[in-house]
Amino acid sequence: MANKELEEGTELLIDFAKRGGLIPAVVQDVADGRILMVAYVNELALEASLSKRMATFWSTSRNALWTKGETSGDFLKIVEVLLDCDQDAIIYRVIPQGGGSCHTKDPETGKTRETCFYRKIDLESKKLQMV
Ligand SMILES: N=c1c2ncn([C@@H]3O[C@H](COP(=O)(O)OP(=O)(O)OP(=O)(O)O)[C@@H](O)[C@H]3O)c2ncn1[C@@H]1O[C@H](COP(=O)(O)O)[C@@H](O)[C@H]1O
Ligand SMILES: [Mg+2]
Ligand SMILES: [Zn+2]
Repeated sequence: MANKELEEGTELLIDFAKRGGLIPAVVQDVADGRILMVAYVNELALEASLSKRMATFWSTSRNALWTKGETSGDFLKIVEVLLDCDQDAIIYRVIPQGGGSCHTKDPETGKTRETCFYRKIDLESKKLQMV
């Protein structure tokens, strides 16, 4: 089936039902294009993100609306929200407001990691390496 092409100015129509109410949200730093984190969004979380202009998710372990930074102060200010071709994934393009986007710290510096994606799988050994 062909995708419904949505024209500019069309009402937002996200297919939340497709995967039980949640869609993935990729968070990208507008300054350098780095991917900072990936989490999930339901309708409520997207609405909150659009009104607060701060990246808000649905926490799948806590089952609660979660504005990133609520406790840590590491808010992610939303500059743009991109929607994919079939309206079931989004990208929050953000400016980080605090120390970083991750909730883990680099043990060497003691600082909050800027991105959750600080490790990679080495293609040869299949072991983890730092990026
Ligand atoms: N702060 C984070 C945080 N920052 C980035 N991420 C990433 O975002 C993903 C969140 O998606 P999930 O649905 O798994 O979230 P979650 O299961 O509720 O979070 P955890 O139980 O895994 O901590 C994680 O897998 C991480 O890659 C974070 N995941 C969880 N947190 C927790 O959120 C809480 C509030 O932190 P702040 O929002 O920074 O104040 C703290 O308790 C943190 O432990
Ligand atoms: Mg988790
Ligand atoms: Zn992280």
